[in-house]
Amino acid sequence: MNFKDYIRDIPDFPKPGIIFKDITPLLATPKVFKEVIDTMADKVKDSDFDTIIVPEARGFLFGSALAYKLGKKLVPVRKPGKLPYDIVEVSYSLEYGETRIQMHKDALSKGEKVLIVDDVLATGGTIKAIETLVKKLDAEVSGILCLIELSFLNPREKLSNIKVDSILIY
Ligand SMILES: O=P(O)(O)OC[C@H]1O[C@H](OP(=O)(O)OP(=O)(O)O)[C@H](O)[C@@H]1O
Ligand SMILES: Nc1ncnc2[nH]cnc12
Repeated sequence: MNFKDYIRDIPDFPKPGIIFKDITPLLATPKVFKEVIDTMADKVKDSDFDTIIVPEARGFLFGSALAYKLGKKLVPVRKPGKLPYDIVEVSYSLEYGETRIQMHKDALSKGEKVLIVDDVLATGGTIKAIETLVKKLDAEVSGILCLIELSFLNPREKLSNIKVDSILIY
């Protein structure tokens, strides 16, 4: 099964010059979505982590399925104004804009080992920002797992000290 057949390129979305990787065909094909989650689970089967941490919104789709499959704790990282309790926050830039993300201040314990899961690794800004949030709570990023890596944007340059696994590299 070629997962890339279920990812649609949308040119010039949301800005001219960006080729958007649309994962909705993959999500709409249960056999493929299941195999993607199974493949992601297999990639991290020997990794040492307690918790999966996921950015809103598309990260939730893959990270929650994976947390269910692996029986791991799940922590959401959200866009501003969504979390009800006390937060830690960081600002960062995306391939197509500037934003902030937030996490509950009691979401992680000191020394907790965390796997960051997302759909797309583009500039690496989102995952770098999550790393900053994890460090603010004295926890530790033990790895990064993404479905899609846009290697031409060189995200690994930002994440050089962390193990990165991607299922599909463009
Ligand atoms: O590596 P980066 O350059 O940081 O880009 C990757 C991030 O961009 C997308 O999220 P987006 O913020 O567009 O939000 P969404 O999931 O709500 O669509 C994607 O789901 C990743 O989280
Ligand atoms: N090119 C892209 N396609 C889909 N999601 C993205 N997130 C950041 N860049 C992206």
